[in-house]
Amino acid sequence: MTSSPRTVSLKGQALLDTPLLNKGTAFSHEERTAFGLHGRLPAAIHSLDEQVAQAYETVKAKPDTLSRHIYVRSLQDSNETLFYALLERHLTEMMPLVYTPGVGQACLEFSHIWQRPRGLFIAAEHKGHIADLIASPDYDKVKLIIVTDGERILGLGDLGANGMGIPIGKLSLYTACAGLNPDMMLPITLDVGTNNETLRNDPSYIGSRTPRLRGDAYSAFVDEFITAITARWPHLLLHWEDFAGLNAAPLLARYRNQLLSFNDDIQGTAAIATAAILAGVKAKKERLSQQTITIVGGGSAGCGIADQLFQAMLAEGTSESDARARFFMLDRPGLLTNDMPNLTEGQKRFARPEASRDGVGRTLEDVVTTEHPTILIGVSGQAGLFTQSLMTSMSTHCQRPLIFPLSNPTSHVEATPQDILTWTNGQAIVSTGSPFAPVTINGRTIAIDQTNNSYIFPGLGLGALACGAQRISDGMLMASAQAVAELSPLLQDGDNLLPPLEDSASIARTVARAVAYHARDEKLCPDFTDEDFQNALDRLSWTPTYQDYQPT
Ligand SMILES: NC(=O)c1ccc[n+]([C@@H]2O[C@H](COP(=O)([O-])OP(=O)(O)OC[C@H]3O[C@@H](n4cnc5c(N)ncnc54)[C@H](O)[C@@H]3O)[C@@H](O)[C@H]2O)c1
Ligand SMILES: O=C(O)C[C@H](O)C(=O)O
Ligand SMILES: [Mn+2]
Repeated sequence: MTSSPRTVSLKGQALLDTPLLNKGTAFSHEERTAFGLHGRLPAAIHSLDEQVAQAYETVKAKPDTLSRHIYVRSLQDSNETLFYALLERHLTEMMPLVYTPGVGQACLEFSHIWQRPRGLFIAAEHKGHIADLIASPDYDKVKLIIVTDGERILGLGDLGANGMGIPIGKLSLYTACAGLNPDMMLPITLDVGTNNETLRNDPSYIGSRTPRLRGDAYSAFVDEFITAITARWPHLLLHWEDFAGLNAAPLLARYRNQLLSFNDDIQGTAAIATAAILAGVKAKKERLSQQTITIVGGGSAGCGIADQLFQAMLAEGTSESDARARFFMLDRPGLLTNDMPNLTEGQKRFARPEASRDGVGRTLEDVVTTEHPTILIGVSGQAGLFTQSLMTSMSTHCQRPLIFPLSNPTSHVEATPQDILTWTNGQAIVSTGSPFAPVTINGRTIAIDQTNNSYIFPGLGLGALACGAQRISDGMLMASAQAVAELSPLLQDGDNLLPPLEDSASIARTVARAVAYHARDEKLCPDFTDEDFQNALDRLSWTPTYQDYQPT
């Protein structure tokens, strides 16, 4: 309990129904009297610790991930202090429920498990009125929005309005990992229809049953959304999430210089992949520019990762042409070559100069056996692409290959760590996007690192908001990657590429500092002193503890 009581105007049921104020059975006798809660609550008075212990027991007693997810989400919708206290005290166990992979299952079932509204669904039919939807004083404190249009939810494809689970889950990590106050966050789904026929034919589906808006109609809708939110909240941070490849990079390019915003699938993913790779390469006492990098899946994540690794090679002093030559990017047609039609802008930057065979490029097997990559990254969303023969080939040509099947959720991973380590006889340094159990190989037990953008975005957001950045630059993202790379246990004789998730709070602070100080160097924010920065962090921060309340 803090010393100065908080003044609260709500009373009775309205207070119990406000998740950021509700304490459930933790309201004291005096508070029950002052706020008209006697009788509305059972007699017992519990501490937060007791509530967390009870909630933890309840989670553990649930039979499966989906029911656990539903339970913890119901805590979030009834008592956010308790929800975050549970998350922070049991982060490693709770993250796979509120985030990947549990959130993937929740999105698949979102319409069926939907109970209580959270965030905003801005539908195509709201065109012309988006400003009205956000005008309410309920939204006065908003500083951070995650927006999706639900078209590429993890590797699960077009889930329409069901994709709302993702902004809700990711925002909860801004609090659980970076300590940002949840009262400033708003999850938004742009419900522009869905091309998922199964959803459109499901009577329970909560979204619009129209085909997706495309082309000019889509652009005009997003444009109205951006105009409305920048007018309402001029200092907002907008986090783009899980847009399909055809929209993700163009939207980022269109808006990144108009407002403080980043695309997590492109930029957050690139930063954590770069961090893990820089750490792995340094631990091998090699240079990034000596590596041969194969990326399978030339979409948002694949192109983002290639761009950032390319920048990191230039920073080592390598020429542009030498750096480009280190990359082999594959997509559905095989190895991407610049004679292929319909390459995206991101793919064109990494397409190889050789000729394809009538638009068909070399296979992944061919690239691995002839080019001898030292790093293999899977961001294709396709389970099973990394086969036994491919893995054996990787470890034949490289003593310690970095093999990163980063596709989410677990069911879409290119190969499991157990298989990769078995097939490479323990030689590979494996890292996945989803959480996996440790693997024992040759008598050695290896914890599997999670190269997931959740190492980056909480601290990136905290740092950008704390320094009042106007934009998120490539330099700020590189600073975040370097900051995480420097925390690598592998560089201090540990076994892992990345620090443990339990260290999320200090990782987020380290990333925030690196990002903000880089923004200051680039003059992308007002000048600040160390003390100013610390004060700004404190103003944004929140801890899940109960304050005493007094009525107005
Ligand atoms: N670990 C992380 O932090 C992280 C971050 C972002 C994305 N991801 C995962 O990466 C995957 C891709 O995400 P994205 O945003 O890049 O999606 P995307 O749709 O933009 O890109 C996926 C690309 O893979 C290609 N592809 C599909 N099948 C292929 C095949 N058989 N061979 C080669 N390429 C193939 C597609 O054509 C597409 O270009 C998803 O599963 C997502 O969950 C992980
Ligand atoms: O959501 C995640 O776990 C990471 C990433 O943003 C993804 O889309 O897979
Ligand atoms: Mn994502």
